[in-house]
Amino acid sequence: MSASPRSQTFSQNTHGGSMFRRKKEKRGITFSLMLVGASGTGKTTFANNLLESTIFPHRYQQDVPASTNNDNVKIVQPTKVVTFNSTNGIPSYMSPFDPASPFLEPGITVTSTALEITTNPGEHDFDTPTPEKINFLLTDTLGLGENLNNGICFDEIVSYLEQQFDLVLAEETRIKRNPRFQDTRVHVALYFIEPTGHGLRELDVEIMKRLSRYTNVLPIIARADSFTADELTRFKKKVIEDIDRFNVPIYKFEVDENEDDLETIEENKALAKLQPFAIICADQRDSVTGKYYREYPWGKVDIDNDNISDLKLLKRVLFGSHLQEFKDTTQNLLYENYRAEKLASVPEWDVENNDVTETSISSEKNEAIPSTLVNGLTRNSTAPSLSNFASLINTGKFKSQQSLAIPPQSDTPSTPRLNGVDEADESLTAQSINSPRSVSSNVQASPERTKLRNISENIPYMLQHDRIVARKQKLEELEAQSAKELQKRIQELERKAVELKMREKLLRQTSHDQSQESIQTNSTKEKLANGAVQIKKEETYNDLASIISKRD
Ligand SMILES: Nc1nc2c(ncn2[C@@H]2O[C@H](COP(=O)(O)OP(=O)(O)OP(=O)(O)O)[C@@H](O)[C@H]2O)c(=O)[nH]1
Repeated sequence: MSASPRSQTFSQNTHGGSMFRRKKEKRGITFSLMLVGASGTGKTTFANNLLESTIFPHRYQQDVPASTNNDNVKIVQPTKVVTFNSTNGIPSYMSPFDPASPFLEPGITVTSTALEITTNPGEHDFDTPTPEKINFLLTDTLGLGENLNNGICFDEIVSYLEQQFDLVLAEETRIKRNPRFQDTRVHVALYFIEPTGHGLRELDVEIMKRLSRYTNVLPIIARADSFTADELTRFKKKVIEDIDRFNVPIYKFEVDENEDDLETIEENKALAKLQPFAIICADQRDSVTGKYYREYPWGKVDIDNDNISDLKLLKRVLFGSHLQEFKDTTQNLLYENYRAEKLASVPEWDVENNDVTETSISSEKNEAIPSTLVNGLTRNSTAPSLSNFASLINTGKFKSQQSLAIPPQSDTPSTPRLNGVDEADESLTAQSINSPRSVSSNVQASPERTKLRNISENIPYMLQHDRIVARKQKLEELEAQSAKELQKRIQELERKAVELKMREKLLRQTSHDQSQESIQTNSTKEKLANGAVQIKKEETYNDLASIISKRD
């Protein structure tokens, strides 16, 4: 493969320059990455290469224990299934192959692994001027492209992404924030395009479009060693043409001539030309140099070589130059759009009209609580919702002017107070926030406010989305069902054990009887046999006597 001068220029630039321009966070930097792509495109191999370790076993190595073998990477929470959808009700990740039901499609399983990366000056690709900690959440998707109807895969992945937004939204609207709340929104999704050479497929277009509503999507050409240099250039061109033709809103390395510094402009231009990144990954590692290589019958390829693979460059973009940018876009653009849309669709916020359609009763407070959800959908859950506020207002108990909106925030919603609500100051000063996203009304200091606070503090997730509730119910149902089945099996086994014992007893009895019988028979036989011998002997004697007498 021929050298790529662009990538060389970029790698030189980024290595010494702007990759360190990200913000420092108190508890380390949080960063979340999702890998999406058809099975076998190399997601697992990439994840290991990215972390320079062997944390993720391949599908065919599920019994191999995970190990990091990299001192800079620690597993904080081992890989766990976060959501799934399958016809047999078991995550495909966990279900062993069953030849009796090969017709069952694997569905989709989404897993996540929490890791802690320590960056060290001058070491491999995590190098930064000073040691830093990255709280890294890696989400993987298994089963995409293996189903006749891949729609369930899209829906599951997208709804997982949406749930993470909902959780943040719910946390933000709590009066008392949870200081340990973990923001699990996905900052970047790498979409692995199969190296077909024919441009994008419908599946690629559809999923990238849907993902890009919730996260920054970076298309990646997987297994790039399948192409010659010319073929790769052509394929990249085709992919970009398809992205433009079908308006796929992927993350583009854009340049703002007025805002950006020269270095950033140059870097982003180089990256934009290079997109989509074409990577080669490998499992083999040189024990001396620690470098990964892919071995072919005709020789070895160093996958870190910028001239033939964009892997190293991609690592630097993810963990260095664009990490903060990805986070900012997720927070300020994608999440803010989502949040504005969600809150705009809440009918109960219309304080003036007191327009509440459905009510349910909160057992704890015995307050009438409208059960309409934030997104305008309805659910039957008795869990109190945002509409508590409307209900309180409805009763005419107070005329409030309290902002429940969240001011534009830096990143994670770790502030324990909601804007405009001072814990110490019980007398509420009327406050209005002129943000277009804010929904405000005047609140007078009153017991209702305390009540309001109590209600909302008792509600862990006021804005829980329908799907979260449905998913929880489904999991509970599954658990109850498997517990029932287990109980049934235990009973069945116990019954069988009793039956077997009875049979054993019977068999023992029968064999005992038989042995008694055979002893008796044997002794009779013996007796009979003795009689026969006697007769024979006598006969013989008689015969002999007759012979002798004849002789005489
Ligand atoms: N030639 C080539 N093979 C690769 C590359 N990356 C991974 N592979 C191989 O492709 C096969 C599948 O790789 P995985 O990493 O398990 O793929 P995956 O996407 O995780 O697959 P699932 O676990 O089924 O979702 C393995 O044999 C890898 O060694 C690459 O860049 N080039």
